[in-house]
Amino acid sequence: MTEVDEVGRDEMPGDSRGERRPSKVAIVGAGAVGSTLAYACLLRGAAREVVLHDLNKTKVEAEALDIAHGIQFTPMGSVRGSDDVAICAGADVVVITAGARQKPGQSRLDLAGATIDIMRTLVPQLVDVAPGAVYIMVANPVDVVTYAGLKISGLPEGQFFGSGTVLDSSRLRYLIARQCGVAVQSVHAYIAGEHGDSELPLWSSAMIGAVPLLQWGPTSDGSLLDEGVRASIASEVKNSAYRIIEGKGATNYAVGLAVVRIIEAVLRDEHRVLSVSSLLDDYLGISDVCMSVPTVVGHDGVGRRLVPVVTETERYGLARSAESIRAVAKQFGF
Ligand SMILES: NC(=O)C1=CN([C@@H]2O[C@H](COP(=O)(O)OP(=O)(O)OC[C@H]3O[C@@H](n4cnc5c(N)ncnc54)[C@H](O)[C@@H]3O)[C@@H](O)[C@H]2O)C=CC1
Ligand SMILES: CC(=O)C(=O)O
Repeated sequence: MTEVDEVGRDEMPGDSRGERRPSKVAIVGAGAVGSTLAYACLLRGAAREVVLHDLNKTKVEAEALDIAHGIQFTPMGSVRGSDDVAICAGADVVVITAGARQKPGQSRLDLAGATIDIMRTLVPQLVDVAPGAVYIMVANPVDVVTYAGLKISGLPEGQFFGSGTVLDSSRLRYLIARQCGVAVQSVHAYIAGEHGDSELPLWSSAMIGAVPLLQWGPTSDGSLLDEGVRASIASEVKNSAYRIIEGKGATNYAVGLAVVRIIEAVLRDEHRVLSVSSLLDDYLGISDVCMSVPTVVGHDGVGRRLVPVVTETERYGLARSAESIRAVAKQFGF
């Protein structure tokens, strides 16, 4: 095994309960997303040890070394990179970003065949070395690949889930916050369904502070959050990735931050409600598909799925989204 190894400070702060937490995070795929995620983990002090694995030895070693050179300035941690999957051994969390990336104009669903092919060999290797880890799929199309990866892994459903629409919900909150002139942290709103073209905002349950979003009065520019404004926000969220990929070839910063937030929820056993993608079982009548709904995330992975108030249109939108994910999974034998 060839490794680049740089160990930082030994000590790390405990979590909110003052405990030392187990914290080895393995990131598979050291491309734009994986490397940014490793950097974000170190910056936030999310984990004591971050390892990167990629088939591209030169690239993974260079990324790990570049991040390691900044460890003096991060809260804690160590980072190593290797082309040998054994570097992931004993990880508490494994994040999979290895996969085809969209070319301008391609949809996420267009990547299914290539990414599922990678998972057929990669997932068993990872489960071999890190059977107790919580697995977070990021590679696209994330819902289809999470479903395939879960089946390939043979792991309990709670232990294997996808980053889903945590990123999209963050984009939605950013746009609502900007429109309404409030802090993004005061917006509670979720994008549910596919992380992709059939996703939908759950407007009926969205809140700003203690006020239901649908009862919010005039926004900062004097307009109301009427159907037209909401539709344009939803469309901007849905098209964000296309726009960014057109401009710079990949999205990496916001997804890095979104996924590190999910990792923290697991490592700190936060029971945080996040719109991750997991296997649903009679959720508003939807079963046997991985897609995003507000979900409690903690040390064991995914727990309870929350069922908000939904309109008939939202319920129909969720069912339609589930169908489009399922159709692609079936096409590739899952
Ligand atoms: N779920 C989400 O919210 C988001 C998902 N993505 C997805 O994340 C994935 C990665 O995107 P980028 O980092 O931009 O792509 P990239 O092409 O920059 O990186 C992918 C890396 O995976 C590596 N890789 C491929 N097969 C591997 C294997 N079997 N084992 C180990 N490493 C392997 C490649 O060598 C490459 O370095 C794509 O599928 C992309 O669509 C990207 C942004 C957001
Ligand atoms: C690429 C992608 O899935 C995103 O940025 O949403």
